[in-house]
Amino acid sequence: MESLLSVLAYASFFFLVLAVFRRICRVPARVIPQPIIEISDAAVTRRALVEYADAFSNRPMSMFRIPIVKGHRRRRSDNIISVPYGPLWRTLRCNLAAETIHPTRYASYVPLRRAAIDDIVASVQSAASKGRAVVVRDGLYAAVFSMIARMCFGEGLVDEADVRVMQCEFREFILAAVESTSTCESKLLGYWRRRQRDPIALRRRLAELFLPLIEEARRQSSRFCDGHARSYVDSLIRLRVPDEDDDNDEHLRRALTEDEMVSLVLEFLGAGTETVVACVEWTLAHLVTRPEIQNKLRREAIINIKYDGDNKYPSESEDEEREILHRGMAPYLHAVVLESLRMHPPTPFVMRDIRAEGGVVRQTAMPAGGLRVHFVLGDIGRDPKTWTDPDEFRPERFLAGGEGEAVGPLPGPKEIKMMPFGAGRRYCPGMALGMLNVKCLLAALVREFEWTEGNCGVDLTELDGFFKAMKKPLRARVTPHTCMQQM
Ligand code: HEM
Repeated sequence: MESLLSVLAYASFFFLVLAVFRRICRVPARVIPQPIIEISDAAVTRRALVEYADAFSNRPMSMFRIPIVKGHRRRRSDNIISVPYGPLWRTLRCNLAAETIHPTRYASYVPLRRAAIDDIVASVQSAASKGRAVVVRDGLYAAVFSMIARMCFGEGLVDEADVRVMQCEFREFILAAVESTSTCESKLLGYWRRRQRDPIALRRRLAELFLPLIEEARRQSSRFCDGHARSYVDSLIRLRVPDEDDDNDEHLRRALTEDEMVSLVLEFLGAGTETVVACVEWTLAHLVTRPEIQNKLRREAIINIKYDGDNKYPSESEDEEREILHRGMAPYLHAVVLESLRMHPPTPFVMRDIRAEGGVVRQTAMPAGGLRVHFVLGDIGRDPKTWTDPDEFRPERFLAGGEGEAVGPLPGPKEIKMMPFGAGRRYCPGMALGMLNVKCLLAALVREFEWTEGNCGVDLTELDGFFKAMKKPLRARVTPHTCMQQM
């Protein structure tokens, strides 16, 4: 009898702890597994994301919804990617688009981009001068991360040492997040890896790095009354967002929580760095094996893109950057980047979470726990119904007279032929900035160096994860170009 009582006591204690844990972490009492369907057909994708936009405007919940910054446990920690479609999403997205990545801000980022280009060129030069094969990814990552971190926090707020520490922790965090969602390995290996790199612990460490910087930005922001946010974090500090779903009452607007700030900063660093690095690396991987494309690109980079007096990088004028961004000034560069994005979209799929009111979307019954849909971007870009020889790297298809002449980075209203930046209401707001960064880095790298395979070999296998990077980092032989050689 006594042992029965003690078992009952233990059981009640266990359920009490579980209930408290669920309440604190807001874990739903019963998690219904969500079926996932994958869609690779462009016409079906367009119907879903454009015609049925109301049902296809939410993503699955963030894996980091549980707030972890002390003192704010009961608040959510959504960012733009994870927040449900509605007033809060609209406010966060408008803030990013208008305050930080709007083309009118590009001129102020020119010195940052220039510094990033200097860094990557110096790092490639140093490896090449030792006669070694160059592994471009690490230097590229460091240069792009540094640029994006300064856009995020403001130039004066973070120094070189801060950026380096942040970058190391951030990379660990991304690897941990990828490992924790990987489905390709055994359960035991997955468990062991998760023990090695715990994404929640790493996220907490990143929060500890970010929050003092955000606090410092808050202190400094009171001294600047010119009405312009100087960095993304400045804009987040000033932002007032609708509480929950009520957008109508201005008085109900609130400041962002620390958790939300951390989530938004992580999103900005990840979206701005991982995608650009992956795209530049994939493009170089093709250029290494296709000298004729590389030479054509180099010629255009030298002749068409105006450079500074020291004959180095694209001139500082905002107008010229805009021209590089669009087709006019550098059509071949534009075609090369589109071809790379068609074949290797850095984000493998676009995700949507379908939870229909009443369980029905356009007469189709949905499962009780909702449905997760993955639109596979790589398959859509390589659809043989749309593209001839889809597995061949052929930038010419995007030039005048080619089958992709009218195709841009975003799908047109009538059909989808590729969608590396997504489609529908949740398409990527950073498209223009991402394209600009990729183009400026590529133009500088082919202008400064000649890239060959040597005996390194190029392996085009893709890595499974949030971002579709090359599984084996690109190694290439690199020879500096002098201006005399180039002309
Ligand atoms: C080559 C560069 C980039 C690529 C290929 C890319 C790709 C994508 C894709 C595929 C999506 C999902 C779209 C959808 O669900 O329909 C997305 C969303 C997003 N991207 Fe990008 N991206 C890039 C650069 C950037 C940059 C530079 C930023 C900002 C600094 C950014 C911020 C975002 C945000 C905030 C979202 C979520 C939008 C929403 O839910 O409303 N991206 N991106």
